[in-house]
Parts: sequence; structure tokens; C-alpha cells
Amino acid sequence: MSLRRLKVAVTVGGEATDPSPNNESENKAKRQTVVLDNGSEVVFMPRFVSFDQAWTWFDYLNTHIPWTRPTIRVFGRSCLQPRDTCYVASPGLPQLVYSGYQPHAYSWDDHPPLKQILEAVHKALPGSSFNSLLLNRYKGGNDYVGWHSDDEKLYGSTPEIGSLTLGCEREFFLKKKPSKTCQESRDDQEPKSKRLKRNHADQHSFTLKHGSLLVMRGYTQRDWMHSVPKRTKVEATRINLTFRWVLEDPGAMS
Ligand SMILES: O=C(O)CCC(=O)C(=O)O
Ligand SMILES: [Fe+2]
Repeated sequence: MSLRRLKVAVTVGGEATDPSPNNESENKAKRQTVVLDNGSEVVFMPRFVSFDQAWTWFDYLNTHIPWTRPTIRVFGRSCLQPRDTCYVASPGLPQLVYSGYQPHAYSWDDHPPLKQILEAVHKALPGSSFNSLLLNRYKGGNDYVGWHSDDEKLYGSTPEIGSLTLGCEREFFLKKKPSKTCQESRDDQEPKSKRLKRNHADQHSFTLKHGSLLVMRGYTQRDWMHSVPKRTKVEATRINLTFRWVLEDPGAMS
């Protein structure tokens, strides 16, 4: 897969990226902002949290979270989701349903370290708010997440998703949807073959390392898809936490 070079603006700032008080130097982590076209944006913080803190969280979550590997429906077929999962949400929110599966919503109080992690994410992203969390556990390179967008109605039209990686690093890909919603009108005049070629060039990749935070914003879910593909040589476990904001009344959006 040929990947276009990213248009990356790197800022070095004093973001509060680590909740532990003795890690001031690590708090000066680099923050990369990738401005995608038509109002989509990805922010990447490779060292959001210190190595040691990230391992402490990994060990806790790996052993204490009630992981489950549900049966889901993909293209009309039932299959085992190719990774473990768990869902946490604030009380009273509409229920999440994806791929025909409705996960049980655990409480933040069930796992106090999650509240600490949420606090660290909020501190790093002033002005952002998250009230739900989807956890994934990839138990080696055969576990993956296929191409998808987190564009469920309950997240609204421009959801912000903060994605924390703990443990084994994995590649994360973004590719632009070949849909008309994100096309400029001049596309209509282009031959289809040219259009497809140009769309396939619209791909980006990130290596999601231990302790990194990737944030998708704006119209990224409407216009782009993302995936974490299989990696045959990988054996170690990766835990991923995606923080999201669930609208209390998604019906009011439409
Ligand atoms: O594991 C990741 O980095 C991505 C997970 C993801 O896309 C999801 O849970 O929707
Ligand atoms: Fe996703």
C-alpha cells in the first residue's frame, strides 16, 4: 500500500499529558496535527503518557476488565469479533449498538483507574469531553479491526474520538471514503477511473506506540475509514481505549 506523506504540523507545548507529578519533561511531548481536507483532523501525541504509567494501566486493565469476545454481524454473516472488548458509559445514555451487538455498559466506578485515565485525557484535550469508552484488546497479530467509521448516530455528526494505546504497538490506517459526501463538485466531471485513483492516494498511517494518544475530529468519521490490520509476526497484546461523547438525545440532531 503506497501511503502519501503526511502534511504534519508539529507543535511542542506544555500539555499536561501525564498525571504523575514527577514527569514534567515527558509532559513536553510533541503533538502532531494532521489537517485532512473538508474539516477533518487527526491529532497525534506519541508520548501522551509515560512508559511506566502506561504499563501500570496496561497491567490493571489486562487483568481486571471483564473482557468479552462477542459474536457480531458483518455483511449479513455472524462471526466472532476478532478482538476482545468491553464498554463503559456514564449512566442514562442511549445504548450503543454496533454490528448487531449491544454491549453491556459498565460504570466508571467499577474500575477507578479508568477515571484516572479519563482525567488525563481531558487534561490533555482542553475543551473536549468524553462520557463513554470502548476498550479493545488485541491478543496478538491475528486480532484486528477492519475498515470502519465510528459514525453511529448517537455520536452526532462530528464526533471526537480519543484513542489511547497501551502495550504492543500496531499500525493504524486511515483512508478516505469513496463517497460523494466528501467530494468536491468538480469530481463529477472526472472520469471514474481517475477519481478512484485519486481517492486511493488519500491514505495515512500512524504507528500507535505504547502510551500514545490519537484523536480524530471534525468530519473524520463521515469522510474517512480507519483500521488496525492483522500483523502475522506480532505476538504481544495491545490494549486500546477509545473515548467518545454519546449525545443524550441523538434524535434531536436529525
Ligand atoms: O484499536 C484501535 O486503535 C482502533 C479501535 C477502533 O477503531 C474502534 O474501537 O472503533
Ligand atoms: Fe473505530
